[in-house]
Parts: sequence; C-alpha cells; structure tokens
Amino acid sequence: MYVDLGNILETTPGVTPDILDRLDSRVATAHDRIQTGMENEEHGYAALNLPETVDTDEIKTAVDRFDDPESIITVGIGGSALGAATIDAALSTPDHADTYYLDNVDPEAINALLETIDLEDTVVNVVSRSGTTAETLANFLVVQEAMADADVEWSDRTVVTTGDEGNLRDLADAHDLPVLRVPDGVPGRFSALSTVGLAVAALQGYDLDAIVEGAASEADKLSGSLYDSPAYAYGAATYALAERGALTNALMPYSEDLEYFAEWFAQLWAESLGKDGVGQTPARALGATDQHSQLQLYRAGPRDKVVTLVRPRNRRDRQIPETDLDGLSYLGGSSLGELLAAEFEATEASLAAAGRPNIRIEIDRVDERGIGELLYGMEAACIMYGELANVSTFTQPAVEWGKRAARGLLGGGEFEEAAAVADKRELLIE
Ligand SMILES: O=P(O)(O)OC[C@H]1O[C@](O)(CO)[C@@H](O)[C@@H]1O
Repeated sequence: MYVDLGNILETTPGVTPDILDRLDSRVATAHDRIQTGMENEEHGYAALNLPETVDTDEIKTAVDRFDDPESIITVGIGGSALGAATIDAALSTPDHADTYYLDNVDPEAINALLETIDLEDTVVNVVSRSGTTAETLANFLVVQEAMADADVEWSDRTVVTTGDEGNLRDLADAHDLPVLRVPDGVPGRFSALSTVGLAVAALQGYDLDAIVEGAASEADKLSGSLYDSPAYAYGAATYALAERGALTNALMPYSEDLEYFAEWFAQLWAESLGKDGVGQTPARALGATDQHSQLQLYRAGPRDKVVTLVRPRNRRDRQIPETDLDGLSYLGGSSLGELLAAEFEATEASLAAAGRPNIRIEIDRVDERGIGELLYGMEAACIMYGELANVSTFTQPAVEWGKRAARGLLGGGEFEEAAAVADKRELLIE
C-alpha cells in the first residue's frame, strides 16, 4: 500500500510539513501502545496479529465439504458481512459462484432472492460474532425454512462462524453444523482477515495465503514513525485534518472492484471513531462516476472534508477505438484505463487547486495481496487515529439503545427504550 500525503500540505490552514514532524513523535508513543496491545493480545489490538494467528488451513478444511456451489448466501450484518463481501467483490470473476449477502431484513429483497435462487446448489454461510444479532438469526430461520420447503437439507449446506456462546452457537451444536470460531479479541469490523471474512474466500477458492501475505507486508511496516508506515501515515494525517475541521472523509475508489471496500471502510471508520462527540464521517463515493455527482460539493461546498482517492496502479485495460468523429479523436486510440487515470489525477489536482485536502492511496493491483494490504492498512490506520484522538476504538456502545428498543417492540423483553419509541412526537405533514 502506498500513501501520498502531498495534497494535504498547504491545502488546510495549519497543515504544514512540520505538522507531520510534530505528529510523528505522538505516532511513536501510540505505536508503543499498539505494540503492547498486540503482544498482550488485548481486545481490538489482537486484530493486528491476524497475519500471524489466522489458520487458513482450518478455514479451507471447514468448507471442503461444499463442492463448487453455484451460489453462496452469507447471512450476517456489519463486520460479519462487509469484510467477506469486500474480499469477494474485489476478487470474483464470472467463473466464481454467485454470492449474496443477507445483511438486512428487507422482506422484498429476501423474497426475491429465495424465489429465484437454486437452493439445492447453494451454500449458506452464517456469521455472527455475538451469535445473538436479531437480523442475522431471523434471516437464518427464513433461509432454513425456504430450504426445507424446497426439500433441501439445510444442515448439509450450512457453515457457521461464531463465538463460543450465543443462540447461533447453540443452534450449530444442536444440528452438528461445521463451525469456525471467531478469534478472541477481534471486533467485527476488524475481522475481515479472520475466519469471519475468509470463509467465503475459501468457498470461492481464492488464495487465502496471498491475502494474508498482503496483510503481513503492511504489518511489517508498522513502526514508530509515520514516514515508514503508510497505514500510520494515513491514520495520523486524517486525524490531523479532522482536528482542523475535516469532519467528513469521502473515500473514492477508482475501481468498481473496490466499491464494497468503501462500504467496509464506512463501518470501520464510523463505528470505531464516532465516540464522545468526535469522529470523522465516512462518505462512500466511486471514481470517476461521482465526479459527476458529488465532486461539486467536495470542491466548492463547506471546507469540512478530506477526499481519499484509491486506485490500483495496474489493471486489465481496454482500448478505445480510433474515431474520426469531430471532437472525439483525442479519445480514439487511448484506453479506458488511461482515461480513468487522467480523471483520477485531474480530480486530485482540482481538489488541491481549490485548497481541498486529498490523500492518494494505491496498491499494485486488485488481487489477493492488494486487498490484504488495503484491509490491514486501513485497520492499522484506524487504530492509530483512535490512539491519537484518545477514543475507545474497539467498542460501539451507542448501537445498543436501538437494539433494545427493537427487541422490546417485538416482545423480546421489557426495555424502557421500547417505551420511548411509543412517546414519539408527531408533526406529520401529508
Ligand atoms: O457479528 P455480530 O455479533 O452479529 O454483530 C454484527 C455487527 O453488529 C454490531 O455489533 C453493531 O450493532 C457491529 O459491531 C457488528 O459488526
């Protein structure tokens, strides 16, 4: 992973070259804290040990029994879906199985899927760290029933990833389902490089070891200086910019294969850093598409953003045919890749010219190594940001209120939050 901070200097008042030097001494202290957390396998920090600790053979063995399914349904939400979906979206080709991520409980969408998919040739990958998430368990019950209605023995077509306790673990034990264990100390949004994110990759036959090697290469660069670690450089720079008003981070991959990566990043950044009234709001964008929808705001709207542009340095290209149509000859003979590269560099320059901070992140190509580098790099960047901002990066207490309210509304227990829902003030305009 390569991180270029050139376009943050002088674009934001106070962000000068020496600011990074001053920040670097704090990065050294934060790195020591992170190292200690890794050595002691503390909650959260343990995720950075995964390149060393993940057992890819165990994952491959657990899914061995499923021979080349036509479809894979992953039932999981948040970190229990986004990591797997990001790796799969980056690496899949038409030769791979069709994959579906049931990470919502929209009946229309689920009906449409279950009415069309060949359940007989489908593997169900159920993932929940806590094993108690309502959406995941509800969807699993629905999929079980749909398979039973189709005379498909769901327990022969299901693999589970979960912790040692919880409803899902009980269900898996009761039906003797193959279970992958969620590693200790790894929060959902930091679990892409573990059993949680790699089960689908194993089912698809991706090179798990190459993904892990990519991650390990970023792990090797973690050091006491942001000038040696692209991950820390990104974490420290986005923190410094947030301190100076850049409270939105628009992540803009210039690769359709990385569109899910922006979704994954949004959970990582929002759920980790949104604490105690601070945080940097992730916005998803796609290059070049969103140059034609959101760039106007990024360039001329409030000065409250940093734009992160991500691209592979190498990709399979396609020529644009020669044309003698008036005004189009400049396109003919070049390629889509060259056009996209021009768009990327022009967008960077246009933001800088408008005094808008932007950061370039590159990988060599979107392959197993590349996606491993990106996932690990952004996790380490997030942890560094969290250390500098002094927030508890690995918890998400604010999501529990809504869970209790929803559970109470469905009769799943007495929760004061559910009562509060009934007290909603109404000012209905229709
Ligand atoms: O893996 P689980 O326990 O089902 O949780 C799913 C997601 O829900 C959250 O706990 C938020 O509600 C996320 O942190 C997590 O990734």
